[in-house]
Amino acid sequence: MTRETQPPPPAPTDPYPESRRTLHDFTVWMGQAAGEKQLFVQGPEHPLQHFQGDAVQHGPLKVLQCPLSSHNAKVLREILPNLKPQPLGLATSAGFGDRLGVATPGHVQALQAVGGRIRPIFAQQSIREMARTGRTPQQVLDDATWGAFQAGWTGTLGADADHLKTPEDIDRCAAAGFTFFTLDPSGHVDNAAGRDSAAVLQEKLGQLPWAALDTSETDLQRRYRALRLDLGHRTLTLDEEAITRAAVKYLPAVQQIQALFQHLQGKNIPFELEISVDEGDAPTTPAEHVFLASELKRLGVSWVSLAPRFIGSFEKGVDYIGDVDLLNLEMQDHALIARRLGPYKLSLHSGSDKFSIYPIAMHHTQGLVHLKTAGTSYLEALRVVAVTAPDLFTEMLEVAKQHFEEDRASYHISGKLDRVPVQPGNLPALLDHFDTRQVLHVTFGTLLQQFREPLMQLMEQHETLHLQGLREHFIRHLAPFAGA
Ligand SMILES: O=C(O)[C@@H](O)[C@H](O)[C@H](O)C(=O)CO
Repeated sequence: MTRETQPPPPAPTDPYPESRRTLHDFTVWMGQAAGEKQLFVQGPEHPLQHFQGDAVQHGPLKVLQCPLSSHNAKVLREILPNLKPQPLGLATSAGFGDRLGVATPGHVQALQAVGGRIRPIFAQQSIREMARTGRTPQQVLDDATWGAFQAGWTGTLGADADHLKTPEDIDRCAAAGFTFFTLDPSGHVDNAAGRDSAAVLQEKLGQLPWAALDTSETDLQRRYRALRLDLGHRTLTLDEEAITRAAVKYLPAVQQIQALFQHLQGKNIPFELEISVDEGDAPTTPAEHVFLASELKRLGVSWVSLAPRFIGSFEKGVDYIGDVDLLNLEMQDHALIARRLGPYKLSLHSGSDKFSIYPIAMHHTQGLVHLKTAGTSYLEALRVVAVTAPDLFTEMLEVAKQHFEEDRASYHISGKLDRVPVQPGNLPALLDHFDTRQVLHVTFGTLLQQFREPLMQLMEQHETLHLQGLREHFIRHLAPFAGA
């Protein structure tokens, strides 16, 4: 292999010039060959021997042409360390869930457009999404690696294994290289605690795992009756009943989080934690937030972000639903609590499309915030289908409508089938219609089972249109947080 002193000139066919990286004496870039994206490596033997590919003539140069395989993604992360997920700490951050595995370049372009110090998590999928899309944690992480590389991302990045509920979930995602773990104890949160009678509360108190939690009802009352937390506009206190209800609602979840946290610690890998209680039936009051965070701290758990269930509705793919003034007051309390008891970030789950409340979130958190999105990127892909393949889109929407009531089961949404326009004249406009967005958003698993191939072909054929739509959509999402 001749050693070139200059990196190879971009070949006229190179469709992804942003991907070109020259290190020491070799160059890597993403190109096309035989109608497929390929990794090209040019330089002395040493990096080549690690990649798996074929030596080909690329203009005047002999280069290695490599498939975008999991092995080659792993080698690429070794030679371009910024592509290797790492804990992001308390930096303002955003999660870009990508259910199709082809949206990351658009996310990168939006980040580059808004500038600022937002740290990205391109690889983000819940176990629920992975099950429904049929993707493994490794595929999610590798797709994000290739997408970030293609678009020329040179900053750091994280990888969020989202809504984990079991040690097995953790093991699968840790093995793939995830570094941000969102623990979801919702199966252990007693949502009825807020309305239980005194008698039922007393019975439930007796069933709590006091020994495992190294405390007692007396200890709790003593500990939290004395608590006074200055929230600026008010001092937060908890009375006996509030403490009892918080204990019944969250202590089993605290025990579950502690167990999962200790399981993670045992893996001796770099990681950071998010605590997610956003999918409970009832909002997390500021007092409950204080109780939950204080108990987790007492038990040695540490985290960088916490997702309470805010008042009102953070529904999938649509703007905030509720009294923004009330949310403003609660967001102020939650943000102050996170600063006083942490600091840690507030995490906005189902955070996409909540344009009406982003200023509030940024104002009160002052950048101690994580914006978590996912399905909204999938909807931008469906917008491309509506524009370029209307018959396919119409067919997909019909199937989505048939499966909506079943697929909506694990999501908190209010979309109604009977409000989806029956004879829409303008198909792309449906992607801005509340109920249609939600019908399409939560039926992704069903639609991918039936339409994955034509959908992915369209994404490939109309990549520029797709990425342009994502860039514009995410500039709207990121701009309010870029000033951190
Ligand atoms: O649909 C999912 O399972 C995820 O997108 C999950 O809801 C995620 O935590 C989220 O809030 C994305 O906005």
